[in-house]
Amino acid sequence: MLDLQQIRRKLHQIPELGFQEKKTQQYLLEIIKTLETDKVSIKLWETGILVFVEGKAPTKTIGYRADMDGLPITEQTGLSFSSEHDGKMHACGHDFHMTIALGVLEKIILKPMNDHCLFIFQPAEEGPGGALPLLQSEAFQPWRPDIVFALHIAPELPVGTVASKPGLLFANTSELFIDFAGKGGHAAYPHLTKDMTVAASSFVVQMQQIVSRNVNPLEASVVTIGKMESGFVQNAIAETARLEGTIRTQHPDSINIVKNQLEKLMKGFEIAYDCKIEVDYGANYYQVYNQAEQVKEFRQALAGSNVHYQEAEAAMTGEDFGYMLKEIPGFMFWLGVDSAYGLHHAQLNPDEAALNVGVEAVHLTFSKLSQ
Ligand SMILES: CC(=O)N[C@@H](CCC[C@H](N)C(=O)O)C(=O)O
Repeated sequence: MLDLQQIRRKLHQIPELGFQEKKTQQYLLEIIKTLETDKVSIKLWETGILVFVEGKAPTKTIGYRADMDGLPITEQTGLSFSSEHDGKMHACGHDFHMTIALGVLEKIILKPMNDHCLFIFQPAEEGPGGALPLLQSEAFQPWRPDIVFALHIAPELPVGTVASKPGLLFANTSELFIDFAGKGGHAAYPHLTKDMTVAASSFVVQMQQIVSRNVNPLEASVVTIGKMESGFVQNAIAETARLEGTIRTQHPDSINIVKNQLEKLMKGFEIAYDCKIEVDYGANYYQVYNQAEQVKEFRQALAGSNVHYQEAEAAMTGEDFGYMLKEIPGFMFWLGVDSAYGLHHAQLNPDEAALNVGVEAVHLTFSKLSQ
């Protein structure tokens, strides 16, 4: 049997950013090869892996997706198996997601389901997005599943609990990169410069009114700036500034409302601060919308097991798995991992007891869907 704790710890030590998951791919592949039988086929796609397990009496293919990338965050957990890659961390639980997928893969290879099962180890969920190009890839087409599902760790839920809901689970998202260019100069001569630190700071404050004054308050939306950069030295006025953030909306149309208003604000700021402002929307993800039928089957699959189901609320997190659910019926669920620190925090520390719960929940779901 695979040692899931050891696998998770190894994966945790080697986080890589989107489409750079070479070591991760290699490590996963080594493990998958130890499980391989004549019923198993493996394909590489970019830095991802597809593993197809033939069913005994197939009528369809059931897909399960695990994302692979880490985040550009410096780990501060102090764990003995902390990240070995400076400035990178599995701070969104993808080490858990991959490990659980391997645990279920092992079970299904040992005792195949009636239906075909496809395991999708997908790169670049945090950005720039691996799900959409994978869906469109040649590699995917022959094994395209009829149903697809996935999980995401939930730090705020106790171990032993999962949560989901029919309909909207995660938001529509767009990354946001805004560059300001003005005229720098000596700190003592502000009247001879166009200060981009002041322009960008003021922009951050102003843009917080976009949602509250333009989007229907019943359709939740969020604009967050997570990173701000400007200037080089304490006694010079900054010639450039950069804001990096994200837009999240529960309604697919609201994202364009926010973008339009943002661009109007940019034009006003260009005049007011005598500068140039450019925006790049980076990666955009479609909402995660769960099919009621599959959520019902998930609940039925867990009935009588040790895994407790609870109804989730929609969240403003994003997931490129939304693109898979746009084309293929299925659902996503939260897996409780009980961490005092949340997703994208440098001290996120999920409880490893949740690994077996995840394996149980996913395996029971495969069994139910494959009846
Ligand atoms: C589950 C989760 O945390 N997903 C990420 C997805 C990021 C999408 C993109 N980089 C963006 O920031 O818009 C999230 O931050 O929600």
